[in-house]
Amino acid sequence: MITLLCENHIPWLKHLLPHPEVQVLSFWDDVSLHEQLPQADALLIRTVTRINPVTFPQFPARLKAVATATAGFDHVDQNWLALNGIRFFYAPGCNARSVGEYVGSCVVAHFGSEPQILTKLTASIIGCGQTGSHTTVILEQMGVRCMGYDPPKAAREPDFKTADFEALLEADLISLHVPLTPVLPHPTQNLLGADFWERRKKPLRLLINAARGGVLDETAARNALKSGLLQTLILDVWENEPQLSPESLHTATIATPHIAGYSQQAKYNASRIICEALSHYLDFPFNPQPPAFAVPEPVDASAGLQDVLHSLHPAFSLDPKLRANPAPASFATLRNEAAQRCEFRFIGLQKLPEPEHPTAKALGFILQP
Ligand SMILES: NC(=O)C1=CN([C@@H]2O[C@H](COP(=O)(O)OP(=O)(O)OC[C@H]3O[C@@H](n4cnc5c(N)ncnc54)[C@H](O)[C@@H]3O)[C@@H](O)[C@H]2O)C=CC1
Ligand SMILES: O=C(O)C(=O)[C@H](O)COP(=O)(O)O
Repeated sequence: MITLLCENHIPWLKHLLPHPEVQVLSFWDDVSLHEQLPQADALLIRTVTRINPVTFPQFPARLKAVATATAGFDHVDQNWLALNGIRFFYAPGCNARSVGEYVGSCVVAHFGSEPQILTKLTASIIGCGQTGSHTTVILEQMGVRCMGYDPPKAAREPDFKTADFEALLEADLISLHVPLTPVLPHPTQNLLGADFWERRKKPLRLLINAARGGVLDETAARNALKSGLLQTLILDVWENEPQLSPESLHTATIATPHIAGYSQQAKYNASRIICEALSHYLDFPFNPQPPAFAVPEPVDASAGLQDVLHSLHPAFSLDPKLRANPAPASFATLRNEAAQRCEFRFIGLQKLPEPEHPTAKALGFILQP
């Protein structure tokens, strides 16, 4: 018998692990985690469980692997796991499409959907990995000119050409897609700080952080908003999350509780990627068949794309709820609503005004008469 101890908001595990030789236990807080850990062969976590020498000074002898059902892994001290002989897995690319849809939806909410406006915009995408690349594809299909800034990728991949830092100083909008890391030579802590704003000569029209709090220096961004160097700030991730700064919450035009990467499909991808990796490592069966997702009926889009996005993307309903109750417990609870959303590529739009078709197609919607 293989025993997996899993955070209780990792979905699709019953579907992925139906076999009797795999036992799935759930934990919901630190106490239930540590009580059950000695029985576990592997621990499955999300970004809310931190693993380091303070939170886990030692590991039970039976534990062989830790897997996070997320693309980011700054919450895990991988060296500490390796020192303890524990393998680590994560879920690269699981939610790249969802993040792209979040950024695309925010861009349409802010600038509108008219190609005449979108084609005049220049975006800098900072970090051109999985989420940055999907965001670039969506924005470029909308007509936005995108410049990718990713010096580490340029060093890794001779065919990839990064934009210069100067491009960041000229862009109309910037979207952040880097991991949070202190590691030289390309640390990302406070990547956009006071020095960045000092170098900007013209106002940045829109800045979106759907990467990690800490990549953006929020104090410097708030000062830029005050001085007019930044016009609009959209935050999905926060310094010291889930303890939000009231000033940052107040100044953000759209504020969401770390849900940019959420959708049924992204959550399934994440669970599947780590279950598959663990099944190979620990030699147990898993079910590779995709599940049936809950897809909404085709939507009457005659009122226009912004209306559609407001009703379909939970970012817009979560924003007022987060402002009404930004306490850490509410932040955690609100996130669950967004996990139920369906990626746009499964959703039909009917009667959408013709001029909005290219933008809706870029977001992935199926256009119907
Ligand atoms: N808000 C949310 O729900 C989500 C947030 N994320 C965050 O976004 C991050 C990126 O995710 P992915 O694109 O899947 O990761 P990825 O590893 O595919 O791409 C990250 C890219 O950032 C680049 N990079 C690293 N340091 C850089 C620097 N100093 N300057 C410019 N580029 C740099 C890397 O070379 C890489 O190409 C994750 O680490 C995670 O923290 C990811 C998914 C969902
Ligand atoms: O994948 C990541 O990295 C993220 O930030 C996730 O979207 C956050 O996922 P949860 O930790 O909330 O499951």
